[in-house]
Amino acid sequence: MTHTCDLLPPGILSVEQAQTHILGSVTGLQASESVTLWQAQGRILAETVCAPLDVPPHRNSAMDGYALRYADLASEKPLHLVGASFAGRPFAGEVQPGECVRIMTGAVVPDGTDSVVMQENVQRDGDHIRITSSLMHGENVRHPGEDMRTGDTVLDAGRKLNAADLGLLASLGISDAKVLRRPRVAFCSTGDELKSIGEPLQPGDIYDSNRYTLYGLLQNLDVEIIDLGVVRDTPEAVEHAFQQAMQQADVFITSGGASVGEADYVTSTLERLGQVNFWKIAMKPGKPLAFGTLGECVFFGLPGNPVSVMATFMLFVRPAILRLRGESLPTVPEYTALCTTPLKKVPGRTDYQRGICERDAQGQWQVRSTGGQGSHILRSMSQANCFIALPREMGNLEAGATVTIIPFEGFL
Ligand SMILES: Nc1nc2c(c(=O)[nH]1)N[C@H]1C(S)=C(S)[C@@H](COP(=O)(O)OP(=O)(O)OC[C@H]3O[C@@H](n4cnc5c(N)ncnc54)[C@H](O)[C@@H]3O)O[C@H]1N2
Ligand code: MOO
Repeated sequence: MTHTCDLLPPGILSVEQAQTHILGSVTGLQASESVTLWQAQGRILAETVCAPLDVPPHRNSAMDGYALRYADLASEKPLHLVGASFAGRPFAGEVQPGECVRIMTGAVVPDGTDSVVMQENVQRDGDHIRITSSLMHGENVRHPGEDMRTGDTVLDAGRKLNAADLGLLASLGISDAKVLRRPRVAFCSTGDELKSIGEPLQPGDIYDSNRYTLYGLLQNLDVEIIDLGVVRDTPEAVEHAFQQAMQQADVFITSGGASVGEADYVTSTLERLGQVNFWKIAMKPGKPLAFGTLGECVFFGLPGNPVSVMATFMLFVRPAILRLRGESLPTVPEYTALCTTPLKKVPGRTDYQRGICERDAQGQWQVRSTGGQGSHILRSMSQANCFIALPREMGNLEAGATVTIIPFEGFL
């Protein structure tokens, strides 16, 4: 997503370095499962689909009108109406010279006929019709296989199924799709100050908000979500949560305790059960990040501050989950915008400040700050609709500066 790659102090990673390392460690899940079309929206196809039949399966009419033999129109004699073809109830028999058949949209075009005239362009007199405007040979006749032919490759493996695809599969008579298994993502909050909603706050306590934020972010990614709750810093609780995550999940996300160093049970459990590195990333918010593996499970230890959780999720966890899902990584749109408020910035880290952006009448992006930018000010995320991404070397900005914005579209 961003930007500069000049030298960093030893032991500090740039955002890009961290992203590259993470994506290099994650490969797509291979396991697949069969789901009905009702459950297949947004899932990733595990196999290529070929058409088992022609769509449409038969020659049919594009209009309500009359099916006729084009050659009969040369004589301009009235045509004799000999029957009807309704959708699902075809005309039985073959239409002879001088004859026509009443036909409805989608109904089989009877043998012997080759064109359909719309009923608006016909004068009917009992069981005879006369055509009142010109008609082309074959007009209003739709042919078998015009949409899809038997054997055509219609959807490639790896495709994310959308609503049109579901209808397409249904039109081929296919009831189930073989799709990649969804990643299972477990998450918990750590911290002895955290209380669950409903519990009274004692001095020094706060309510756990990160689990709700993470739950919402994960819901946007169509993964199986495993909530492991608030984990107290006791050896038993930490061990139990981590074992559960390792047994059930492809990804395990914790929040809090990422800037450790002090010996706590989370750190010692991580060291015992897996291979996890504690990084410092040159970004704000979101400097401390733990990343590694716990057995087969990819582990992210996100910083506890509520805005830091969201920024690190968007920049690091989301791309990793998309890769696990078997999706190609989307390019995250960035735009140049005029910033209408001054911005405070300390050089050294890439800032992801919270902004409110809109296009002006000329289609140019404008952005303003949400105000206080502390990583504990969750309201700044709630009010914002974009990040204002400020490169590492940048300092304070005056109003009127040109900045890069990253809209939240599709993230929150
Ligand atoms: N001496 C240093 N102190 C800190 C550094 C540093 O480099 N040196 N880094 C700061 C930065 S930056 C961040 S970010 C935080 C990250 O700390 P941790 O990941 O260890 O997180 P905690 O200390 O557990 O919590 C930080 C903050 O967030 C609140 N929190 C935690 N979990 C939740 C939750 N589930 N819901 C709501 N709020 C939560 C917690 O109460 C703290 O206020 O470290 C800085 N310190
Ligand atoms: O970088 Mo920390 O994530 O400021 O709050």
